[in-house]
Formats: sequence, structure tokens, C-alpha cells
Amino acid sequence: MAIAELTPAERDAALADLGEWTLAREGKAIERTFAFADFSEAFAFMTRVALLAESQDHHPEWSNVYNRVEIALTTHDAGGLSQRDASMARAIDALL
Ligand SMILES: C[C@H](O)[C@H](O)[C@H]1CNC2=NC(N)=NC(=O)C2=N1
Repeated sequence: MAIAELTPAERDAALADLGEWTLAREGKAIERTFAFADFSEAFAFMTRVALLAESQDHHPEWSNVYNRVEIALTTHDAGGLSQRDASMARAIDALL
């Protein structure tokens, strides 16, 4: 289902709200890197994000190396950032 890409003003407002997330891919995505004590902690976090992604029907692009998890959020259906990325980022931050 189609969803609107954020305007530059909406994007800046969302980013101001999301201190740790940075703009990437020429404004088409936001990214954040998380560091945990060890792999087990990192993977437990990923499991919780996965459940969140399913419940919001919005899925991260991510990678994991040992205790680090890199997450990028973008909305393919919008061709860039949408409100779904902002709410997903907030929900991920709330897991910490
Ligand atoms: C059909 C399904 O609802 C869509 O493909 C959803 C699923 N998860 C998604 N995840 C992300 N990150 N972007 C999307 O546009 C997207 N679309």
C-alpha cells in the first residue's frame, strides 16, 4: 500500500526527535549503530526488533558483527523515508 515520502521539513523534524539516528543514502534512509556487551545481547535485541518489525509490517535492513548491530530504515513503498521509519526508530529506541 502506498505511503508518502516525508517532505524535507518533515524529515528534519523527525530527525531532531531521533537524536541517535543519522540521515543516510542521500536522505532516503536513517541509520543507527548499536553496541552491546556481547553477541548474545546483540542477538536478543535483534529478536525483539524482528517481532516489532512483524507487528508494524515494517522491516529493517541490518547487519550484525559480534556485539554490534547496524540498522537502516527506509520505506521501499515510498521510495525514501516515511513516517513508518520514524515510528519504527522510536519503537526500536524504546527497547533499549
Ligand atoms: C507488502 C508489504 O506490506 C510491504 O512490502 C512492506 C513490508 N515491509 C516494509 N519494510 C520496509 N522497510 N519498507 C517497506 O516499504 C515495507 N513494505
